[in-house]
Amino acid sequence: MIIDAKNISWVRADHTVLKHVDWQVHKGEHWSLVGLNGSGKTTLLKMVNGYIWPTSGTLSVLNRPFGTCDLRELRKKIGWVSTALVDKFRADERPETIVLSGKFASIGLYDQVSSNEREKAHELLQKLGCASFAGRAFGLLSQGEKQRVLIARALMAEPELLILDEPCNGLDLFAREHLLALVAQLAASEDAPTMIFVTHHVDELLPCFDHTLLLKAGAVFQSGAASDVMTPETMSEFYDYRVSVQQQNGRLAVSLRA
Ligand SMILES: Nc1ncnc2c1ncn2[C@@H]1O[C@H](COP(=O)(O)OP(=O)(O)OP(=O)(O)O)[C@@H](O)[C@H]1O
Repeated sequence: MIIDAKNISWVRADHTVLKHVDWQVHKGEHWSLVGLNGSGKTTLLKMVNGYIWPTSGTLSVLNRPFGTCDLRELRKKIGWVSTALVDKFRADERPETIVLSGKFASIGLYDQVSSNEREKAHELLQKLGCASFAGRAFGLLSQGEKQRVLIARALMAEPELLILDEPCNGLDLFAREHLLALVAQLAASEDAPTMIFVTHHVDELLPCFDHTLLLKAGAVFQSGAASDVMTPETMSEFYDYRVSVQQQNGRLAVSLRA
C-alpha cells in the first residue's frame, strides 16, 4: 500500500485543519487531490511526507507505519515537486547539477557523482524535454522549463511516490499542455512511480489520474474512481454551486451553470 491513512485529524489551537481523513492509495493507481484554497491539501501532503504528525488516527506510507519508521529514509522514496521549490535553487545553477542533487535530496551538489549518475541525469533531462536548455543557468529558464527540471530532479532518486503539487501554476496554455504531455508519458512508462497530482483546476487532470480525492474544509468530501467522483451532481455539491462537467478528449471541463 502506498498511503494508508485511517481517521487522521490534525488540530492546531482551536482549529481542526484535517478532520477524520481516510485515504488508501494502492500501487498502480494515480490520484488527483482536488480542493479549493485552504481545504487542507498541503497539510495532508506535509503529513504524508512526515513533516507533521497526525493528532489522532494512524498513517502508514509506503508500508512504513508512522511511529516506527525513519522518516528521513521514507522521504528519500518520495518526490515532491512544488513551485515553492523553485526559489530554493541558485539562479546560476545548471539543470544537470539540480537534477543530480535529487539523488541526495540536497539543494546544491556536495557529493561525488559517478559517470552512471551523470548519464542518468542526462537521460532524465532528455525524457522531460529539457535537452535544448540543459546547459543554461536555471535562473534564465521559463517557469515551465524549471518545473520540468524539478520533475527530472525528483525522478533522479527513483521515488516510489511522486507528488506533483500544482505543477501547472503560472504556466501559459502551451507550457501547461507540454508539461501535461510529459506527465502522461511518465505515467505510461513501465517504471512509473505512483503519482499524486494536486490542483484546483479539474481541467488539468489527465486520464491517467484514475482516482480522485475531493477535500473540502479539511474533510474528505468524496474519494474513489475518478469516473464515480467527477460527476456533475457530486461536483455541484462539492463547489456549492451548480456546475456542468463535460468530457473533452479524455479530460474534464467544469463550467458554472446559470
Ligand atoms: N500550522 C498551522 N496552524 C494553524 N492553521 C494552519 C496551519 N497550517 C495550515 N493551517 C490552516 O489550515 C487550512 C488548510 O491549509 P492548507 O495550506 O493545507 O490548504 P490548501 O488546500 O493547501 O490551500 P491552497 O490551495 O491555498 O494551497 C487553512 O485554513 C490554513 O490557514
